[in-house]
Amino acid sequence: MQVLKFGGTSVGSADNIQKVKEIVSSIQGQKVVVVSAVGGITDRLISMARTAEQGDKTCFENLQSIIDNHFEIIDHLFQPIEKDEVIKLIEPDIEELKIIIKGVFLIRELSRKSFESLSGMGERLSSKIIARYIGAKWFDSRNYIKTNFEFGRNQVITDETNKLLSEVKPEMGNCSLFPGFISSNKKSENTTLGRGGSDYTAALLAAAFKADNLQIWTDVDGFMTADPRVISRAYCIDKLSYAEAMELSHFGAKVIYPPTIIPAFQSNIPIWIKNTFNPMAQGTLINNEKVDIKERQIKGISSIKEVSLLTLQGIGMVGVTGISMRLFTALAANDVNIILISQASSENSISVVIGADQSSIARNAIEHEFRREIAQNHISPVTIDENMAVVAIVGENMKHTTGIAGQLFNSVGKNGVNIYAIAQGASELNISFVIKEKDIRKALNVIHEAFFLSDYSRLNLFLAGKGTVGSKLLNKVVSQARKLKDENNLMIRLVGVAGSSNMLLEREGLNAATVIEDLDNVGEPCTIESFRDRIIEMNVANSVFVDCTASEQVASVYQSLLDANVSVVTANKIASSSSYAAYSKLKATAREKGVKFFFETNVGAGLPVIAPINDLVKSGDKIERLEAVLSGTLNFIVNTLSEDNPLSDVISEAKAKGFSEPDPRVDLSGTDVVRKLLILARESGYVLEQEDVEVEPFVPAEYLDLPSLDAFMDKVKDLNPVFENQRKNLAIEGKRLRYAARLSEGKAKVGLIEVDSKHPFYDLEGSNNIILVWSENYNEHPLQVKGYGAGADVTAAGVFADIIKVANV
Ligand SMILES: Nc1ncnc2c1ncn2[C@@H]1O[C@H](COP(=O)(O)OP(=O)(O)O)[C@@H](O)[C@H]1O
Ligand SMILES: N[C@@H](CC(=O)OP(=O)(O)O)C(=O)O
Repeated sequence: MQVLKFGGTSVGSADNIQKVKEIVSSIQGQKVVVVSAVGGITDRLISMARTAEQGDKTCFENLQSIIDNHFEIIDHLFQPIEKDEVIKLIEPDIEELKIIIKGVFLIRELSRKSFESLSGMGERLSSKIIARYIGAKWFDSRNYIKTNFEFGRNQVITDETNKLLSEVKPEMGNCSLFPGFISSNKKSENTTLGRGGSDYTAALLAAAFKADNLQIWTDVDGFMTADPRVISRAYCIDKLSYAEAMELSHFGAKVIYPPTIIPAFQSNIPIWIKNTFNPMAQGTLINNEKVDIKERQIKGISSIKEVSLLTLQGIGMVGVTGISMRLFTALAANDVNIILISQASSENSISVVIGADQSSIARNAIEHEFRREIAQNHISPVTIDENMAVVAIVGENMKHTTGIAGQLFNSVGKNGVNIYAIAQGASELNISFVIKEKDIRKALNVIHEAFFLSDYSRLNLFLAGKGTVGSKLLNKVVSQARKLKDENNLMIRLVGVAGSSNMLLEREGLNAATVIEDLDNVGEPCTIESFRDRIIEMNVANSVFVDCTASEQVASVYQSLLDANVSVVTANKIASSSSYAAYSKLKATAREKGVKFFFETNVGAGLPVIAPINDLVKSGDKIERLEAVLSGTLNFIVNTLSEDNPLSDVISEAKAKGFSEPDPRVDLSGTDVVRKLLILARESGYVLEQEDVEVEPFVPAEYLDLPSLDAFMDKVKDLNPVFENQRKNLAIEGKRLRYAARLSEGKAKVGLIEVDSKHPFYDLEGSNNIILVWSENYNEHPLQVKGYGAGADVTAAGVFADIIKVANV
């Protein structure tokens, strides 16, 4: 015999009920079908009951709509002659439903008995309709499943239930149908088995009838690694042990109602979770087979929302026996259900997690129990953290592996999720912990990724700046997506973009190929601060903020982003060359929070300069001297000057080619090179401020002080002959002009130098950069890095490389 349970969604419409019929007909041999109420009906019955209790007449409209809903289904499923018969079958239930609602409305009281009757009405209606439609013999579960109200809930009286069911077994034909969820007590009053209880009905029947298997037919392909509504990448688990399924469902995996596992486990009946809407999918098998050591350590993650964390603490608890017993007895006496318990080994505090709706009852119960100790200040009044959630990771293989907890808390912590309490049973089957409810999506995502339950990791990108570098970066995101996913198991998802006046954010991802247009069409107005606030509020895992601007204001938001565990990758030099205190605070925050602050493109665009210096320093080498040409713009200018190309034209060309900063005076003043040298010096271990760098500007200061860029461009023409003369004279001497940055004995200098043909700077072409590093190890011959040092393409490529480095792939 097989027992098949179909859930609310599976019987949610006439179309779906047709699918149920197909599945049932396709199964050979004796079968027992259990059905839930039509999807959503139990919730609607309960809310109608509450409305009636408040004396609100809309309860009658709700009632009519529930009845109509069933009539519509009948209308679709049956031929006209059959319809009346089906309606007659459910008429007594509908009459009873109307009478109870009227009673509740008039008396304005919803007793437990009325509540139980009303909430089970959905199964009474659906089961009669479906039994008739699929040609199954209908049995009233209330006659066989017997409960007793104990410990705040209806507990099944197993012996009596089994006896009654075994008595009815001979009456059952090839296909019988029982409503799920409903039961009755010893006085034959209506009771129910708890929300989601139809699964339990099916398990009780399967155990009593010694079925070959129990099939839970639902709307997902099986038990998934996490709630698929939260983790889109969750996938179906092939096999689970009873214990694993129990733990996952206890901690919120709604796919199966936790008590369901017990009768199946005790009678060793395999449970299959199957999808009504995709019957060919293999599904999940839950049984008692030994767990294969080679399997993943963690099978799944689940979570419970809407809970409170209640903590009792005080020195009066240390070493005193009976405290826990008194605490739990007080809670049990008030029917407070405990989801998780955590106690520090110092015995100084005990924390319990309970449903949010029970927190004030629980507080009163505990404070009453410990009133004497509280009055004497031996125990503090109870503290309650509201809006909390419990997350649990489950897997029998955890007990064979060390380091799971470390990996778990490291990945969660790096993403800024604070953990309030932890519990791990000695069975090591699960680790559960308490976090703020607002962090739940983020936590589930990072855990899913950390334990390779996902087949790829994901970076969520927020981009500021859609100019030359920003737009080239977007092209890279598009063009490299497939390769990164296939070869590096990395998916880069663009979740936010901001231009100077508007922004777009989308948790599920923006289209990087069209986002610049979309920003103009549907972007919402923003400031960099509002963009930052939205990033922090979105609270997504593995977030990276990418700055492709040259704006001081954008640089000013890095600190708060790093504080919120968002990594920062920037092509903008302003932050790293601001005050040493601010720069080192950014770096320290990144270290503390376990996120990244990368700015490789600040010096030498796409050239690897900062990373090799970092590697030297990390390996214990000491950097003694630096000499470099760090301005692609100024090198382009000196290399392009000629009789036909005067200074003013070459400056315009450098700007037009995107080599220079948006305002070329930043380059010509030497400021840009000062910033770069400062960054190199700091990364080499020197504590320097901008004022410490001796600067000789490329053009005299009075030109740079002009009020506007236009005025400057006009006036700079005066310098054309000066530069041309200097160039000619140097050429005669076999020398060239270079704008160099130098660090020696802790002193930093930038300015024009003349180099002869033996000097490594002499042949530096176009806008190239060169960096020479002398250290204890690179003493005689310096480490040299040379190549393109400017241009949007190489800069975007460098930024992209930094982004990939954040993912550590
Ligand atoms: N780990 C999980 N695996 C599968 N489904 C889950 C999990 N966690 C939560 N769910 C949710 O449980 C739902 C199925 O449970 P439920 O709605 O009670 O089904 P039914 O109405 O068939 O009884 C799925 O649609 C899914 O959204
Ligand atoms: N209808 C009941 C019992 C049940 O099990 O429903 P479902 O199978 O749709 O979770 C409820 O909503 O709680």
